[in-house]
Amino acid sequence: MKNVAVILAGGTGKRMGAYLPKQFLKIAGKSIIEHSMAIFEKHAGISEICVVIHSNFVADVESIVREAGFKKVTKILCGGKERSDSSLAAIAAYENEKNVNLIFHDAVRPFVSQRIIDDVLTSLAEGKSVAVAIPSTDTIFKLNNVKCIESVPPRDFLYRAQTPQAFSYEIIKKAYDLALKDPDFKASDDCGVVLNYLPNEAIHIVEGDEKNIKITFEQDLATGKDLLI
Ligand SMILES: Nc1ccn([C@@H]2O[C@H](COP(=O)(O)OP(=O)(O)OP(=O)(O)O)[C@@H](O)[C@H]2O)c(=O)n1
Ligand SMILES: C[C@](O)(CO)[C@H](O)COP(=O)(O)O
Repeated sequence: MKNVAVILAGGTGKRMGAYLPKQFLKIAGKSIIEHSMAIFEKHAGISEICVVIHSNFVADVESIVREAGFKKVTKILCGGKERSDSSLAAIAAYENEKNVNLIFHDAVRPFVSQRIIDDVLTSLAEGKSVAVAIPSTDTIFKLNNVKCIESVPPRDFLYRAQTPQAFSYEIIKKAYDLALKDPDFKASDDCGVVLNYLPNEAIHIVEGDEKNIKITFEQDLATGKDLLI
């Protein structure tokens, strides 16, 4: 099986509000996207890396690949407006290949560990769909449409989603094919697409890590620097 890491980097970083998309901001002298790519480049179980990026930044990714000497990056694709459009670009690019697993990872989670990738690949090798998550340490409120508490779900079953999220090509392709027929389709991650459109496909959880943060707001950059010390 070919394990392809799909580095989703097609966003513009509105919540960060920086002068360029947050994946190009630097932590400890290296861009966030370079940190993320380096982790998958290093893992022996990853066969290749596909980067999805806004068309304005293809040349920037090419130069990172060249300067860092990454050998596994085989595709740099243009993403779309939503995260799911960027996932779809990667799915379309592997249409004609056989025996492929797609391992979707947010470019802005630059501290994913080799242990997490090991565990994801082990589950994939057992034929499972897999997501990375950590138990919620906060109680979570579900609100109603006037922003009052509707329910307080039992915390034992509440996990915070991280990435990678990984699937065999057949599963993720089938889920997105069905999603595209739904006029109300909207998704904040790839697991939601599989869950909604292939409800019989179990998605197994690999334990994530508190360090596997998503750089979203400006203060996350300082947290990121601390994590590298
Ligand atoms: N159209 C999009 C939107 C998001 N992403 C990627 O998905 C990951 C998680 O998204 P998020 O943190 O929301 O990034 P942005 O969309 O850039 O941020 P914001 O929502 O604040 O604009 C990021 O690596 C981002 O680049 C993507 O590939 N294509
Ligand atoms: C995929 C994800 O990182 C899991 O927590 C998250 O859903 C991405 O959401 P965003 O709004 O695109 O940052």
